Amino acid sequence: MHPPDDPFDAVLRPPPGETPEETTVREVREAEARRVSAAIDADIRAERLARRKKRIVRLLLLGQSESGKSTTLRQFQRLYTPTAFRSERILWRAVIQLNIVRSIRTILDAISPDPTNNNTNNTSNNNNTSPRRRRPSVAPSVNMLALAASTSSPDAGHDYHSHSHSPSASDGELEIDADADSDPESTRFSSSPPPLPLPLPQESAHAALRTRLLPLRHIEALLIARLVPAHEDEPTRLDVPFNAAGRDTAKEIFVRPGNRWKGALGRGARSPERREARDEPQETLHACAPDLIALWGDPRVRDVLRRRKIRLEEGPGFFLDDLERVTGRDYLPTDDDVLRARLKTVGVSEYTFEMEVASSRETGTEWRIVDVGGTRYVPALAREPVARRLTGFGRAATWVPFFDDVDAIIFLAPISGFDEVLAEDRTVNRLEDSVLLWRALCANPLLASVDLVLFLNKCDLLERKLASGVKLARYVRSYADRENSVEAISTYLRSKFSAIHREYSPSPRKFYAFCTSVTDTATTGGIIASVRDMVVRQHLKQSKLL
Ligand SMILES: Nc1nc2c(ncn2[C@@H]2O[C@H](COP(=O)(O)OP(=O)(O)OP(=O)(O)O)[C@@H](O)[C@H]2O)c(=O)[nH]1
Ligand SMILES: [Mg+2]
Repeated sequence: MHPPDDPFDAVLRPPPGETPEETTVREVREAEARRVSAAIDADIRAERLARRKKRIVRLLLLGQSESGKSTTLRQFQRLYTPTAFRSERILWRAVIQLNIVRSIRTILDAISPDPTNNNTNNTSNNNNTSPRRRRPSVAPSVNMLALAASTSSPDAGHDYHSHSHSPSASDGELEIDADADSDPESTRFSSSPPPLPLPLPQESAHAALRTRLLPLRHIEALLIARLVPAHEDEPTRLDVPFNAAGRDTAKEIFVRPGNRWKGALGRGARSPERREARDEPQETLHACAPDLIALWGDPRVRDVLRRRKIRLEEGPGFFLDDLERVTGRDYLPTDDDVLRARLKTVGVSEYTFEMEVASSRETGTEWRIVDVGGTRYVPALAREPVARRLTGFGRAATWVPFFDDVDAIIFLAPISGFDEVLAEDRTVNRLEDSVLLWRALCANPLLASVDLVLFLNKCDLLERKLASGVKLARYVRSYADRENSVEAISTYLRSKFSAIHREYSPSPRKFYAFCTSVTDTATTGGIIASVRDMVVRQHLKQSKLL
């Protein structure tokens, strides 16, 4: 019996004067409708259950440009999808070719007797040969991590760098000396280069060599056309110089977004025609190999580089010690080569995979690793809402989903950069920038419940640097007279990063820190496995809470 005011009453009531036959037909129809409805409900329940069962683990990689995010992603790929990683190695050859050509150009520019050539080099290999460094005049640039805007202070963006000069730094603060380069003896932020020109003793021999290396210009232009987009000075994309008919095409494949470029390029690279096709850059490098080896092996060239404070071997994409091997006609990049190649990420790239070899509890787990290019923080957007600052371009809808619902964040701080400046802003010290980004990340309320994993990265380069006599205390005043060793420095920096984490996190959460050299396969495998376990544990815990 329906209450008199039931709005459904009139609708559901049998029509007046319904015959017994009509009643039967109506009841059959209603029963069928109920059956269909119940079936739909069951489908929805099953779908929900399946979604819950299909575990999706999301990991976000953050840090300044060149900190090693994409390299860490490649380590995940190498370890957990080895078949795909192996089959894609050939695709990296073009990147390595351009890395080599760029290094050679840096050398040729440096030894050029023509003063106009000496300042043309703008590669990131040369970050410590910057013009005289000024105090940072803008907030720590680096990527969309400048998230402190989401704190209540409208001036949060201006607060970033003040700490390094504050008279009393708090526990987590590092006193980084922005003027450490002012010492004329310093070999670090070498201000202006030595007086020009700087001719080599055997200038004519080098002039002949330079002429013989002219074809490199052509292949540099070729590779740039394929790999370097307009307004960039680093490779960020690959071309597919092949189509099904075996003719060259000009199809561009960007590294962003996602991973599809590899699929398209891979199909070309793996086809029989592609393997037989002549690779012009490789042929040219092969033909120039004796001169390249002679150039890099020339002690006078090394001397000029040293005097100009150009340390190619500490920069990204360095292959000059392997010239004989990498200029071989049939050169196929090794795992290590792929990890050492430099390909800048533009935008956000998400890599989705299932572990090729997974433990039973992880079977069916989908991993999504998001690699956020070290896109510069745009000061003009400092007071914009957080979503705009995340994007740098105001395309919140495209970007915000990447930050939503992550299980953990790996933050990379390249600690060997304590005496270097950012390639994209030579007024900003790399370590200082990392510290400020870390602080912004810790303080961000949107990510307050996400566990943070810190990679104090590039420890191998740190070791090399310390061995060459560089002292951290010259750049980090608060380090004072502590021991100038990798162990002491990493312990010190870890405690500083940890203190910032404690001080700035909106609520307590876990903190994991590792000293890493993510290009090194031997040491990184174990660390990645620990991170993986930790992330899976955290994910399972969260799922149970849901
Ligand atoms: N020696 C050494 N080189 C490293 C290490 N980590 C990264 N690199 C190299 O540094 C360069 C930059 O690394 P990427 O992984 O491309 O840096 P990224 O953080 O992705 O940079 P963006 O894409 O610009 O944001 C690459 O050539 C790497 O091979 C390290 O621990 N040691
Ligand atoms: Mg990258």
